[in-house]
Amino acid sequence: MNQTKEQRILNFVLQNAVRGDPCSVLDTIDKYCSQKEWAMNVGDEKGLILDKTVEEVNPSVALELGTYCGYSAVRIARLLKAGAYLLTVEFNPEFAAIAKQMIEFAGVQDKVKLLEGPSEEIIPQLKKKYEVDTLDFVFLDHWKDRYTPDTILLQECNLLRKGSVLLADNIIFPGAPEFLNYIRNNPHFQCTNYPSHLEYMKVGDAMEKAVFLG
Ligand SMILES: O=c1[nH]cnc2c(O)c(F)c(-c3ccc(F)cc3)c(-c3ccc(F)cc3)c12
Ligand SMILES: [Mg+2]
Repeated sequence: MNQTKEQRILNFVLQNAVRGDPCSVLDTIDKYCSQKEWAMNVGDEKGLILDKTVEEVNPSVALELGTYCGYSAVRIARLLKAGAYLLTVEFNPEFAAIAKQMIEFAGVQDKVKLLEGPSEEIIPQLKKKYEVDTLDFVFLDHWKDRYTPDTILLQECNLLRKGSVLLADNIIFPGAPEFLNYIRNNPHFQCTNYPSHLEYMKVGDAMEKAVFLG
């Protein structure tokens, strides 16, 4: 049966990256996706904005919406302090299976819990089923039409606390205008825009940081 692009990315990592070395996994994915097949990893340029935000927040509990092949899960997990962990949500079972192997190869599996299913079902389970109190950091990188409803759901489920930081990918391309309008006009959030480029392309994109004010 023909391999999927995501399987080809994973195989390239298994054959070319260093097991247990997250940076080597990230560099290898970036090399494959910039030279051979484009894929929707946050990438090396926007990845630096993600790194800086994670280092600034230094979260104990982080949530990622949209795992895909696990690139940003590895990117985030490699920066987490001892005892801190990332919950990452992926609704596509094929992507989740690839990401699980990617996360294990990178050696960050002890810091990452991969939850398979739609975000709108998983978010309401975080407190009781996954024993989350509040989230220190949330990376929104799933489907742009879910950014606003999931942000509302996070608030309704009391998962945000004063100072919780949201970071959203693809604000310009493909764009999330409805989310931008919601979050920038919401007095409970303090927003900052970080212009950048679409992963592996010269096309403009941006990330939006939103700090929950309580
Ligand atoms: O869906 C996404 N989730 C998270 N991150 C994404 C991302 O970082 C992207 F760059 C793209 C993207 C942008 C431009 C393009 F041409 C293709 C894909 C998508 C995306 C957008 C529309 C789709 F129909 C499919 C994928 C996503
Ligand atoms: Mg993205």
